[in-house]
Amino acid sequence: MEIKELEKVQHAGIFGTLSQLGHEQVVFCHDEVTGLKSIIAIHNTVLGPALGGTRMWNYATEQEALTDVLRLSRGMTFKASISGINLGGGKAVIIGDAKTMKTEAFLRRFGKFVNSLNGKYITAEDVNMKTSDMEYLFMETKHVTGLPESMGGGGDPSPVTAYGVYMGMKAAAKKVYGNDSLTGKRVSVQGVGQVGMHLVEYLVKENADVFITDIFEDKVKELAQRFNVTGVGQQEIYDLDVDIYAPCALGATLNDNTIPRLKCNIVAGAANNQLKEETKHGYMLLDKSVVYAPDFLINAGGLMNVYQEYMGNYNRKRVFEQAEKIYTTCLNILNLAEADKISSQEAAIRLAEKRIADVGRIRMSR
Ligand SMILES: NC(=O)c1ccc[n+]([C@@H]2O[C@H](COP(=O)([O-])OP(=O)(O)OC[C@H]3O[C@@H](n4cnc5c(N)ncnc54)[C@H](O)[C@@H]3O)[C@@H](O)[C@H]2O)c1
Repeated sequence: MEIKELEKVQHAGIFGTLSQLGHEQVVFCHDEVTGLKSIIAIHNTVLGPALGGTRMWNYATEQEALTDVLRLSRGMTFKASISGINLGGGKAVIIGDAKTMKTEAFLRRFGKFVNSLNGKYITAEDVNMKTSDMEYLFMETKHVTGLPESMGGGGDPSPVTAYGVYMGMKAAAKKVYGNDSLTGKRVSVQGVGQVGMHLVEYLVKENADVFITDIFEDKVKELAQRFNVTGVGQQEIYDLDVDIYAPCALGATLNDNTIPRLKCNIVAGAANNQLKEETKHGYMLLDKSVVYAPDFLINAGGLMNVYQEYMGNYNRKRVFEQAEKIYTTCLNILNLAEADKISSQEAAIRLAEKRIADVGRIRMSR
């Protein structure tokens, strides 16, 4: 987390920050016996209960954990809204080492805290939380999604997320090149984890020229061989002469240092919060004539997956059909941004906020 961001939170104080970002409720959860320290942030529940995964991370400071959960939960509000989903935005973070601390009691204690919110917050997996962890939470609360298919859940959301990202990428290609074919396009994928790997599969099927990187070099070698793509170094990825850059690792990779290095026409990837500073870096891309497919819009496939599970009528085929619509929404937003001469990130947020305001008004009316 950038020092500047931490200072902002410190300077504004907790309620000042909540007011700036528009949060409804933040819950601090603590259990001495299991060592659980968690923060649940509920950003906005106008459209429905706040849904968002739980991230477990060894945050350097509590302030950093708070900043992360506030940013992530706000992103979930926009993601649900722009996808036409009747959910609000929320997120939880657990502070600590996922490798050593995640016992049954620890997870069930967290499940009890989620349950105490009576469905106002619904959880799911995120970084360092797996489907098997959700099973423990489910023992204490029914307000959990991302359960295995054997338990009636939607299973791994990554293939759907990757498909949505692929659709967003094609929409951006249509905007830039006049047609959405990715055949022969040079595409770099940063992070070949669950989503990145599925994305590479789609790109290879369409005969794109793909470059991959990851912090695990063995994985890069193995996948480069399996898919017949080119492995590159972690830093090299920013300097490649490519058509499309797909950030599929962690957030904030679009920043003061990296944007000047990019040689691509399009940025379209899965990672959340790709723009280190939403306004500044959204406009830096625009000034460089790089078309940016907003992350919270094109990575919404995973949310679509858990939403159907939450609604109790899960159907994999229908989820993919829903993710396909990301193409049209993305193209509309890119056109809107161009017409209004604003960054695509700003255009996407405006649209998301408009739906919340419109639906909120209807809910208030008699
Ligand atoms: N899984 C989903 O359905 C989903 C949905 C929405 C958004 N996302 C977001 O998409 C991103 C990828 O998700 P995932 O589920 O594939 O995660 P993952 O942990 O499976 O994969 C991330 C990969 O990125 C690599 N990585 C991390 N830092 C890197 C760096 N600096 N350079 C290169 N590689 C790096 C990791 O080694 C890992 O292989 C995350 O930001 C996640 O929040 C995922």
